[in-house]
Amino acid sequence: MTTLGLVVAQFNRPITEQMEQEALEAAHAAGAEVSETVHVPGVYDAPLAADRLARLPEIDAVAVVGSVITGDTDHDQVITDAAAQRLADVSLERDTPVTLGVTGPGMSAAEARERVENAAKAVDGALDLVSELPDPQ
Ligand SMILES: Nc1c(NC[C@H](O)[C@H](O)[C@H](O)CO)[nH]c(=O)[nH]c1=O
Ligand SMILES: CC(=O)[C@@H](O)COP(=O)(O)O
Repeated sequence: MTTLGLVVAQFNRPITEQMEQEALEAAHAAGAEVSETVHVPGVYDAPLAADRLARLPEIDAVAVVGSVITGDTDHDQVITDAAAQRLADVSLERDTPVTLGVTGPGMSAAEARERVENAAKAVDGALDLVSELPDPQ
């Protein structure tokens, strides 16, 4: 059975709790197990949590879910750019799939609610990578 770690951002919690549920349901539907869930304050804080999970020997892949809704400034862009870059770094540095189920930037709350399924896509992507990636030599 594939074992996943899940990182869930608490910012915009009414939306991310739906995303957490979508992620757990997708894992269950695929016959995978989420052995550890780490809740972080916001998306910006996700890379360290993803790194800690990726270091656990039982974790095959990590899915990260969160929602960054536009405020009055470009701060949403700063958060998502930093998080996406550092999550990609974690994946390569730990040789472990880390998938991006983060919605935004440039997104309203209504658009965020329409995109909660992206959490399930992140889980499905993580499982696809676990089965498709060749073993390292
Ligand atoms: N505005 C959003 C945030 N902001 C918080 C940051 O992600 C971070 O928790 C804080 O700067 C402390 O390091 N986070 C989201 O997930 N979504 C937002 O819309
Ligand atoms: C990205 C956000 O939702 C928020 O933390 C920043 O809002 P603002 O751009 O109004 O400072």
